[in-house]
Amino acid sequence: MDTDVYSTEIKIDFSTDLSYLLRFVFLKIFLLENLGYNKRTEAGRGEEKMNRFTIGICQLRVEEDKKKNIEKAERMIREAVHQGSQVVVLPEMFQCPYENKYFPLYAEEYPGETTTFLSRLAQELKIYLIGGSIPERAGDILYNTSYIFDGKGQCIGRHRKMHLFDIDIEGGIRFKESDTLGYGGEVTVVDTEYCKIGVAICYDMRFPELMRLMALEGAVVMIVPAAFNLTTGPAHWDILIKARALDNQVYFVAASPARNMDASYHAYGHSAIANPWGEIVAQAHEEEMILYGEIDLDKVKKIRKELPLLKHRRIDLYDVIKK
Ligand SMILES: NC(=O)CCC(=O)C(=O)O
Repeated sequence: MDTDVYSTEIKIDFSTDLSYLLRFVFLKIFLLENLGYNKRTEAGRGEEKMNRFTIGICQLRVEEDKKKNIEKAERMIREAVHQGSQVVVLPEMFQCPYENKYFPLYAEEYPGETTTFLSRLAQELKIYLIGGSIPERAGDILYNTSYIFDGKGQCIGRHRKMHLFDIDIEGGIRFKESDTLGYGGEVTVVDTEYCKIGVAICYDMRFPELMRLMALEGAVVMIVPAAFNLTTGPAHWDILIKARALDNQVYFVAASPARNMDASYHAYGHSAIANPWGEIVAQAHEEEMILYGEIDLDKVKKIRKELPLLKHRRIDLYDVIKK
């Protein structure tokens, strides 16, 4: 009798456990699918965690031929994706030589030849494409503008360079962007399936207030198409990349054109990625190449938890605000 009761109880418990087990397994699969863990990326290149992705920076050599520059950008973007990049970045003025006299000649309204090309390629390759920058024509004004596209080919953001490069360094470089370009006025942070990404252009990266505003808007990766030169590049480029990564505890990605000694402006090259600990984890030299780097969003979380700089700000005493 006892044995029967005992064995009956075991049967009942066993079937109940099995049913709980099955329910637990189904619930877990449902949650994993719906919360995004193990979800396929837009590009569908296999099982990948959403908290890691590969960035490819196309450090292309810009020439005095818009069509050739665009064709080269296409070849490099395709190669970057072939090598596993989910986010691809082009440099500042990637289809136009960096010189005031060329900006009006290469400028385009939106949508135009270059932005249509970027959108089409982003859609075909199912990637996020940070389209460097181009001279944008908006009515009578030209801007130095970066367009950002998602894997559906939609433009998810546009940054007009906010700080114009008007400098005159004795024995070094003189440049006055404001001779031809107008000032942008917006902080640009785009939402992606991975994280929020802040986008700024070149000289903008010297202004910690703008970078902090992007961090406060949630950016954990900052991407800056840029074109430093042979005066300020060796002196400041690496330091700024590390400093901006460190102040905001973000991945900081700076994309330069390759150096072209036949052009009037000699780009520094040295595209780089710094991690939130302020270390440069990938860096190019000056020649044309694609630079790759891994972004690990767990690392941002870990460093921000261990060293909570953003939380320790004394916003009772000071603040950085967007006007
Ligand atoms: N294109 C630029 O904004 C150049 C910025 C630069 O070289 C710098 O030193 O800052």
